[in-house]
Amino acid sequence: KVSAAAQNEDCKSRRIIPSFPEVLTVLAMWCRRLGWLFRAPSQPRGSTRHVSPWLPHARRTIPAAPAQCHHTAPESLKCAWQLHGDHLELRYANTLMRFDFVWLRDHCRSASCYNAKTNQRSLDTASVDLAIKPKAVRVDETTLFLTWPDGHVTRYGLEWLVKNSYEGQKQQVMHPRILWNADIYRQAQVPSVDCRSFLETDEGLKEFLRNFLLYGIAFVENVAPTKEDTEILAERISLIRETIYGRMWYFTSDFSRGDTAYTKLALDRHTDTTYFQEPCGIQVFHCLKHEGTGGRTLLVDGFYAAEQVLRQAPDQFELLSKVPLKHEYVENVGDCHNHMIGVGPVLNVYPWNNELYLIRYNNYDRAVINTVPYDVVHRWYAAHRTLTAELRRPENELWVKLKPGKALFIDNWRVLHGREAFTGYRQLCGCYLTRDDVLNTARLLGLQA
Ligand SMILES: C[N+](C)(C)CCCC[C@H](N)C(=O)O
Ligand SMILES: O=C(O)CCC(=O)C(=O)O
Ligand SMILES: [Fe+2]
Repeated sequence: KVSAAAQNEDCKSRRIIPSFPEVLTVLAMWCRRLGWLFRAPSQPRGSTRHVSPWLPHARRTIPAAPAQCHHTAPESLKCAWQLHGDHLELRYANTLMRFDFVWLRDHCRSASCYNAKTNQRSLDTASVDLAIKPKAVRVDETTLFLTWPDGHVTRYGLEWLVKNSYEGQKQQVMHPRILWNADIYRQAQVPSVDCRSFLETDEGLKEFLRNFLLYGIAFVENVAPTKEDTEILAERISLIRETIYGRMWYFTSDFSRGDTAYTKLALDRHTDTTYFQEPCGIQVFHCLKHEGTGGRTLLVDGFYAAEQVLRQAPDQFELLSKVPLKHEYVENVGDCHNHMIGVGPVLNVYPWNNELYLIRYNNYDRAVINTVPYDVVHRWYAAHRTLTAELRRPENELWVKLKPGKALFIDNWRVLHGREAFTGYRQLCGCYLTRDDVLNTARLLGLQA
């Protein structure tokens, strides 16, 4: 065993033989002196109870001076692994990962398990023995090899594992963002994209989407002030989400619908369609006309405010992310009869990394709270107050006057909007977009979304 290990010059992959500590010590010395690394045989250990420790002293035997191991990868790319009774432990690229055996079988990328053309699994997961365990494990510079009891061999690129492991995911964000208050947003001087470049070049579209994903808002300039031209913009990045308001909508203060949006009243910051099970992902606004005063648009980064709550009062943040609420839209005006109910917490986070992905905040449309008992209700009101105070800080408010020609895209899962009361005739057009399709376009352009 020892000589086989000593002959192996592979510096990236090592397995320690725990039952021979004295051999280890000697090997460790060799290692330090000669820059050799060693590896145990690939067979899993017979005993699953007696698991060897990671032997940190042996890890430290990796030659510190690069000169001694210059033919190998840097320290961060060395791989060490250990088979436990119910999982495989793997250390690579500074990440300690733990893999369930069924997971390792299930994600096999061999031709019989996975269709690389369609990127679909062909393996029937339900046919995998839940007590499966690899018969043999081997690692070389780039790849983990697992042999299963039936002889099937699974290979995983070590880089692939880091990227796709739970531990690797946990260190990453799904959606890179720049959280902002008014100062941060203004100082960033995010450019508006020109309509022609947006419509006619991939660079223009990509630039727009990059800013939209980072800040949750983005503007297109020099748009012809019509509903049809606004529709062409929307269709450039997504499918239009048709709702009870129609596909492309116009609205003025004509009381045509049972909602205060159709008045001249001020509207406090909110997100739209909180009363849908899946609130609309993106809202497009294009002001076609305003002859009068007031009517400025208010924008507030909901995630920036939520982040402040997390810092000040993590328990309140948690409550806002756990307590389910209903929002409701009841309309009986003219021929419009609608009753919508959406359920979900105010703050929605990915459970594995606590990253926010959706804020549902609309005090106008919030329904009766009857999903939690009274004591939780009281704590929820306190948490809601903290969040509202953050959302209402004047320094978090970005005020813009929408003008004909300038279309605004708002991430309705992140950025709240509102408006100042106004006088005179004001006409806005716009639409909602399906979020999946906006993100799809962004990913196809090479953006992380
Ligand atoms: C945008 N448009 C005027 C069509 C609809 C407005 C919907 C307003 C509703 N209170 C909500 O927040 O969802
Ligand atoms: O009138 C506005 O500027 C926005 C109104 C509003 O909140 C909406 O239509 O969703
Ligand atoms: Fe709104």
